[in-house]
Amino acid sequence: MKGLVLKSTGSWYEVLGDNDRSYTCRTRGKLRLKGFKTTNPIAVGDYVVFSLDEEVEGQGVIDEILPRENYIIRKSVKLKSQGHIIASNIDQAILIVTLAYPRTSLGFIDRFLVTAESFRIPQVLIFNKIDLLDGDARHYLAEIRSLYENIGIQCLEVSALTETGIEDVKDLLKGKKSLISGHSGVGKSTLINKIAPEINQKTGEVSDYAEKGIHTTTFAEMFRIGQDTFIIDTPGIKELGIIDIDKEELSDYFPEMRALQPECKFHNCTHTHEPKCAVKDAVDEGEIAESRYMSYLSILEGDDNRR
Ligand SMILES: Nc1nc2c(ncn2[C@@H]2O[C@H](COP(=O)(O)OP(=O)(O)OP(=O)(O)O)[C@@H](O)[C@H]2O)c(=O)[nH]1
Ligand SMILES: [Zn+2]
Repeated sequence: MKGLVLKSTGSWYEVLGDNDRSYTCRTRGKLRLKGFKTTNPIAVGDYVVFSLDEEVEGQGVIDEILPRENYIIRKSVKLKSQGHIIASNIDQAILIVTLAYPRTSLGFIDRFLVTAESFRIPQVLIFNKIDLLDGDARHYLAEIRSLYENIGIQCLEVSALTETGIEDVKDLLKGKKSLISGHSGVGKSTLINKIAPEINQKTGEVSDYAEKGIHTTTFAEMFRIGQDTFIIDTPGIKELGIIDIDKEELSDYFPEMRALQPECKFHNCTHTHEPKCAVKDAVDEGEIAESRYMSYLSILEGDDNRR
């Protein structure tokens, strides 16, 4: 039977079968996708083929992993060629952002976008807590929103508290596998609770566990919140802000810079000190946002700015 891996503990997996039933599955011996060296052979979001256990109802054995459309991997610090796959086959990476209470920095937003872009996952920004914004703050939000819309990022404005825009979020999620991320305090739990109250319990358990300081391995979990609709909320996903991208490649993941790259004099231009750089010219002319260029430089310099 074909199925979707919803949960991984490292030793067993929860697999949602084609028949809409959930199975507890193990693997048979070594299971590996060609060309992959990971600490976890099977990840949340993987489509697998599994056989049912003839003796025990509700159990099965995974025989095969189907090729992944994309995946988020955290590379091992020691062994660059190895890594831990956080999730696979993601349709969109959503970052919940607040411009106040607390303020999410543009640098953090850009790191998130670049990381998702490097994994070939489309990105969406959800601006939460808009009920708290006064005139000036709303003006600032409009400015930031258009900055990101101009580079092709979908943006939504919501208030999880007053439920403004909640229907738009439901529409956004429908029929997709979405990864939802955000700093502590931006209202991620509140928002998820409004959309899918049934999973709130589990979300709470994860943070309690983490708070007690118990070593938590970062195994993601995918929650089904409707027909073909899933969200992933993982204790390790905050680290999606940390990227491991070669310096020469970095501007490929800034869509507005990628578009100008062919116009730079040097094909391997880093857009820093080189003459006749189309990217620097665009920044000077205001066609590329200053904040985006600053984020680019800061990532290039290797600042581990997670906030
Ligand atoms: N005014 C206002 N407050 C909100 C909104 N959404 C969430 N909050 C409040 O913001 C605080 C943080 O919300 P949480 O949902 O706990 O935030 P979180 O992102 O899940 O944070 P962690 O649980 O630390 O990961 C709570 O006091 C919420 O009531 C909103 O749209 N407007
Ligand atoms: Zn250049």
